[in-house]
Amino acid sequence: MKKIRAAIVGYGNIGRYVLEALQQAPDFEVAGVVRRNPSNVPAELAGYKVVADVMELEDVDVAILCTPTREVEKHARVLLAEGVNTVDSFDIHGSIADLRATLDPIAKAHGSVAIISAGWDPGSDSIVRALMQAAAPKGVTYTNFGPGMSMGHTVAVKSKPGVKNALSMTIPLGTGIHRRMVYVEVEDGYTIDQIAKSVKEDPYFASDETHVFQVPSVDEIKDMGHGVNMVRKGVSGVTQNQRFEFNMSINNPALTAQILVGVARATMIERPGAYTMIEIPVIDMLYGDREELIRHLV
Ligand SMILES: NC(=O)C1=CN([C@@H]2O[C@H](COP(=O)(O)OP(=O)(O)OC[C@H]3O[C@@H](n4cnc5c(N)ncnc54)[C@H](OP(=O)(O)O)[C@@H]3O)[C@@H](O)[C@H]2O)C=CC1
Ligand SMILES: N[C@@H](CCCC(=O)C(=O)O)C(=O)O
Repeated sequence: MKKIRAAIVGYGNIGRYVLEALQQAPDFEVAGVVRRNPSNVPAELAGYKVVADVMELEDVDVAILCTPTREVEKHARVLLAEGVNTVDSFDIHGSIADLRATLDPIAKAHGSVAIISAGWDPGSDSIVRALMQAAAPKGVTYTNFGPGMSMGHTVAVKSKPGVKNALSMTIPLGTGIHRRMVYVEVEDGYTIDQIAKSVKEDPYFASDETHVFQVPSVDEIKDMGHGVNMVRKGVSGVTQNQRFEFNMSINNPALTAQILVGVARATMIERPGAYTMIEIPVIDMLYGDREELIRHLV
């Protein structure tokens, strides 16, 4: 069996867990890791190529983009145009349809596949929301996160001037409403008030209640656990009061990484174009014989 050759682009939290998930996947091999500073090679990367550009790696089938969400489009555009499939966990919900529309013609023109917004939310939760809606087309779904660490919000805070390190905790207030508790190690020369202002203006935070605190050490309080409770109450046909619930409690980067590897596998099957996870057959994300999977899972 020819293995799928995957490159990891960006070696932060998600990138580290993608490496572990790839090492566990029988049908993948790691083509290499792409870093801004390729001389930064931690011990676990010693046996792998670490480069500054994916094109320095051989025969890459799929690039798993583990960069900040706001860097995803830049990388995906270039790679798809080179004929390399991409997957990402882009999580700015209001911009997902636009990103798909931007990448789709590039992928189609170059025979490549992009699966975008593919972690757990957006991602696997999106599939659960779609399934709940299929089961009760009329109704309301509430997605309640946490409490837990949002990687996307944390990355957004870390990008602000004056932030040495950060943690953004998501606190569920019920009915899909959240409070953001943001903890910041402040660089010399900056004040927490300046940073709090720029955080609260960022679209990641602008519509939620947000509190920003200065702390001496983020590492002392950081826990990458997270979770979700999704509930839908709706109508199947004309029958009311159909209730569905989905819960999980997770290590955020480990789950995100595992799902990215699953969709990386699916890129090898889909036709050229850009897709979100709800457009991909779930079975395409799984390793194994298709008939066997159907026998066991259906
Ligand atoms: N859809 C979902 O369910 C989820 C989505 N996510 C998304 O994953 C993204 C990454 O999260 P996480 O791994 O915690 O982030 P990290 O900050 O830990 O890692 C990002 C890595 O990207 C590389 N990078 C490239 N360009 C930049 C840049 N301009 N600034 C900083 N780093 C850069 C760096 O790697 P190097 O030094 O090797 O170049 C960095 O370590 C988040 O932005 C979030 O939106 C996360 C969790 C769930
Ligand atoms: N995209 C999230 C995963 C879903 C949780 C979430 O959106 C939040 O905590 O606000 C993340 O980056 O961790």
